[in-house]
Amino acid sequence: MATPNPIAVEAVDLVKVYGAGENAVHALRNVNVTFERGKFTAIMGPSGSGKSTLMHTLAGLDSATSGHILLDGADITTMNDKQLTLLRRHKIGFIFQSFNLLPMFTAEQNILMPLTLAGQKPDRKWFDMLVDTLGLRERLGHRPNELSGGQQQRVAIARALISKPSVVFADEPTGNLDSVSSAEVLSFLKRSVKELGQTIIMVTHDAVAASYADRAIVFADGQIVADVDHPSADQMSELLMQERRRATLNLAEGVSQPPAAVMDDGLNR
Ligand SMILES: Nc1ncnc2c1ncn2[C@@H]1O[C@H](COP(=O)(O)OP(=O)(O)OP(=O)(O)O)[C@@H](O)[C@H]1O
Repeated sequence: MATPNPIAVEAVDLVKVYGAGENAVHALRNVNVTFERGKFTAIMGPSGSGKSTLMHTLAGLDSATSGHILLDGADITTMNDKQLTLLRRHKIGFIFQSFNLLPMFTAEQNILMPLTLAGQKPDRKWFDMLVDTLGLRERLGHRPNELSGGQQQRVAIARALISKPSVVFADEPTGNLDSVSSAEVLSFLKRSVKELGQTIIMVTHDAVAASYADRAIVFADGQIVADVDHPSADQMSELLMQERRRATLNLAEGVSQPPAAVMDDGLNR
């Protein structure tokens, strides 16, 4: 069997500009970043810094203005809509803040939905493992409105993992959860990376959530300004406060000052 590519996702000189002329918004400014397979990465940064744009372009949900995105070594910026739909179906799992479960279907049907849409049979052992690990066995026959927020998000996680995707993108997965449910969800995401070799890229505003990741990237004004291994919550809070202060200052002064360079310890100076 061929050895899988050690890089799950890579962005090369990635640029995204919304609009044109005076109204142009430079959401991504020449971003270069690689995401290793089997790692949990958090993406943080002030509001409007480009986190969602990065995630949406990496996942092929939004097109890049220029640059390249390699997913499992294949350049998705050259793919047509049909190829992108297939790529998303087979290689990418999504977890959203608002769970995005289908209300008329049971938890089991929701979990199996990606396979149902692809006309594929589930790997029953994998399904059972996910359901048991996520503590959903007793809830499989319930519809989303009969489940707590934490349970709904655990169903969404099982749905994201059921097709064994190359990468899972999680957009504020704990944004609608209380601290206990958040800790459960984050612990499971961490376990799925450690024990199942999953690759996860998570956008979060929460420094505690980022501390569950192996690596945290901080975004400011469409650029990566810090890249931290084994982030702690305190370290990420400090970095975020620093970037918020800089963004507020720039706004007050009306300047477009580039973010400071990244130092080895992840802190800007
Ligand atoms: N469809 C769009 N049209 C025009 N501008 C957009 C569009 N989507 C995003 N932007 C702009 O691009 C920049 C980056 O937005 P993005 O949503 O990626 O930031 P973010 O870091 O995810 O913010 P938040 O934390 O508030 O979700 C912002 O200035 C935003 O206003």
